[in-house]
Amino acid sequence: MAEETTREYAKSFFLASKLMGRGREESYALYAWCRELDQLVDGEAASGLTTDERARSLDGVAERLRMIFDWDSQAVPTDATYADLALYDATRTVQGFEREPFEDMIRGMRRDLEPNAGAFRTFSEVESYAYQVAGTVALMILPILTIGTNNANDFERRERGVALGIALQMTNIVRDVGEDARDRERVYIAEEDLKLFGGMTRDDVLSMQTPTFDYKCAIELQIQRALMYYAQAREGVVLLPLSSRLVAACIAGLYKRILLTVRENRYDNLNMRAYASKLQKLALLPVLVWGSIVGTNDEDGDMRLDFSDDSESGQAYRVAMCRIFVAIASGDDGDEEIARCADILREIKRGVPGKQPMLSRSRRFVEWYKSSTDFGTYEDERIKIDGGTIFHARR
Ligand SMILES: CC(C)=CCC/C(C)=C/CC/C(C)=C/CC/C(C)=C/COP(=O)(O)OP(=O)(O)O
Repeated sequence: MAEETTREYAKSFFLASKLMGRGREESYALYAWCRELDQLVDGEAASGLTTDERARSLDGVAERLRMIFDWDSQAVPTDATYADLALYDATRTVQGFEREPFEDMIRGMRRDLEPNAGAFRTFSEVESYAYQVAGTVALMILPILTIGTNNANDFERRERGVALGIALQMTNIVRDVGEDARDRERVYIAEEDLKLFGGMTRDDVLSMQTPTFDYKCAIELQIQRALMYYAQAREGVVLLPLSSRLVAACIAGLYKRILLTVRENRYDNLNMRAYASKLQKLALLPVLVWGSIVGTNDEDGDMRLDFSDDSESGQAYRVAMCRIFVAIASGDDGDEEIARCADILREIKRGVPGKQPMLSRSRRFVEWYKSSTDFGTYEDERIKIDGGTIFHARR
């Protein structure tokens, strides 16, 4: 039953779970539990229920969760669902499950029921929500992925696992902006991030029909944020036993492909839903297999922005870079925009972060940003814009 739920609702995860050796049953149990929770808040089962009733369903799940962790099999509660029972079995066959991530996920679902759900002032609020609804899954599943290993590197593995969960959630957010706005009046992009681009607001996003230039830039910033988490997660793959690396690499690789497709769709996530085609998945596989062995799944050497500098100039650099990316991508008025942003970069003495992994493989990305227009040239020690192509200047 738990297996059927996974197959029906989560194609990418089902595919990845097929690669698991030991612990597959238990991972279906986790999925079924998470799915049931999601359904209680958002699914058909919840349609027609008031917010209070949904909150009460969550109370029930929380109560049963306490029992799952404290149960002895003599006293199985009568209202236990099949997902509860599957989770109960899993906690008895695999060592190391903790209750916190499950409780944190319930907290995330509660947040989704609040009147201001889908209104995030700062990115750090989005990040903590993404931890609650997705980062927690990594902590739930790590005991399965590390069956039979010792606990060395556990702290780092957990951090990196959570980063993958957040990257996946950010990908969902970026992919689903249109759907979330239309169907649920929600915008999971932080107000502070929107404001950076022409003073955009949540209401602007809610009423937008086709992406404006500023909107595309805000989406590029979200893509960049997601890429940062993917990069953090990538370093964690080698901390997993060999038998589990491919699962993590596949989930990351497939989702990252979806993220990059939003860019290839010229940031139109309002009218199009980005997905990875069968062919793309097939093409990814050898890269992911190789990556999972040597510890990288970076299929295209992304050009990534530096988020480490929180100062105003750090922010100005990110804004200018997003504007340059999008200006080159969309062509119109690219010249002026790039010249203006290049001036800003020159003033704050910033460029694309110096050391990029596998720069030579960023061709595809760069090619796509190429445009027929002549953008003139701009050069500093790190970035060179020449005829619409962004190069990393060689030192
Ligand atoms: C890298 C290391 C050290 C460990 C890996 C640990 C893992 C596997 C983490 C991934 C955790 C995970 C699978 C999180 C799921 C998060 C998420 C956004 C799920 C989306 O679920 P749905 O909303 O059903 O997806 P779709 O809408 O795409 O079907």
